Amino acid sequence: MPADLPPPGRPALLGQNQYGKAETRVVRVTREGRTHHIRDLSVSVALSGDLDDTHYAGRNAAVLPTDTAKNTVFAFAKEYGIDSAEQFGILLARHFVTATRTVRRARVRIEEYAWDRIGPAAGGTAAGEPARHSFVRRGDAVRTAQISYDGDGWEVLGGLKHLTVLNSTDSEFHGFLKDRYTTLREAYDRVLATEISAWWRHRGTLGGPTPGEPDHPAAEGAAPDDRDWDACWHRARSSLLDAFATTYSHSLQQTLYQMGARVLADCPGIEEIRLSLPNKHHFPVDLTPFGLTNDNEVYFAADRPYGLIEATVLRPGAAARIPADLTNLP
Ligand SMILES: O=c1[nH]c(=O)c2[nH]c(=O)[nH]c2[nH]1
Repeated sequence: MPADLPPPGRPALLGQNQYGKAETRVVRVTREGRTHHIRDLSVSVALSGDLDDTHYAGRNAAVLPTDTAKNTVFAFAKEYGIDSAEQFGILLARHFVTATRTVRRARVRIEEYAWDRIGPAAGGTAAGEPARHSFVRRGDAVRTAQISYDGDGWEVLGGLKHLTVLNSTDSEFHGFLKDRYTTLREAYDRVLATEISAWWRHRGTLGGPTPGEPDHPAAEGAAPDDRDWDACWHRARSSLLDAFATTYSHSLQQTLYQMGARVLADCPGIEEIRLSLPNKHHFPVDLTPFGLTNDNEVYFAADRPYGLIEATVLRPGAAARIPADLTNLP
């Protein structure tokens, strides 16, 4: 049959086709004692080969399920580790073509997200040592500010968003309420990851003196750089990172409180902080169907749904003025 004619009884010709699993989010943790290393990938597999029958006739004998492609990504992460995106992609592509009779070509596309250890270079950690199992995602954090003035006084909010952090251990979640719909297993060693959105309010009230003026309340007993907005923002950011890295967590709620309290302790000019912390769930992958163990090494990084933990932390006596819906604006 000529290649450019449909098979008998088929009205149209099948052109180029490929299929696979897109965007498998795999996080591989490698442990050297208490020092952990992480690789974080999004892997998209596209396979092509002898697939006319499934398209024309609905016969699936040549189709390796996309679910299998996803499982292979997780199993290879366990068995071979992730040295680099290229090396991991080569292993996968070779496997699909050599192990599956009907697959003639495999294309593996990978995005890798880079993480830095929380530490002096990335901000955070009072001890000055890079954290051993606490990481901040490189890149996309954004500084925010909102200034209000009514002719009399000022309100200055500082903040940040898209600051993504991960602890690969020292996080538990158990002892929670259970009802007939609860299926969550108690966790005694889990990954805790979140994308921090924070707004903090500098001391000074609408109708009060202008921040930075000598009679402003923050001038009394405050650190000299208290109104150095850049220094204050950087100190708040590193306090958030430091508290995240050093809190042994029993819930994201507890970690949130510690992060807020640390900012208030470290930044005398800040009265109030509101945090919005999505729980970026990392589920250990069950590798037992493939005869493999998973000692908290291979995780599926789910993007939704996610828990969303939000709270304001206040200096005693301070008014709560940051609107509850400000922190999760896009
Ligand atoms: O830190 C957490 N807090 C929760 O309220 C919660 N709920 C849940 O399912 N997982 C978690 N984790």
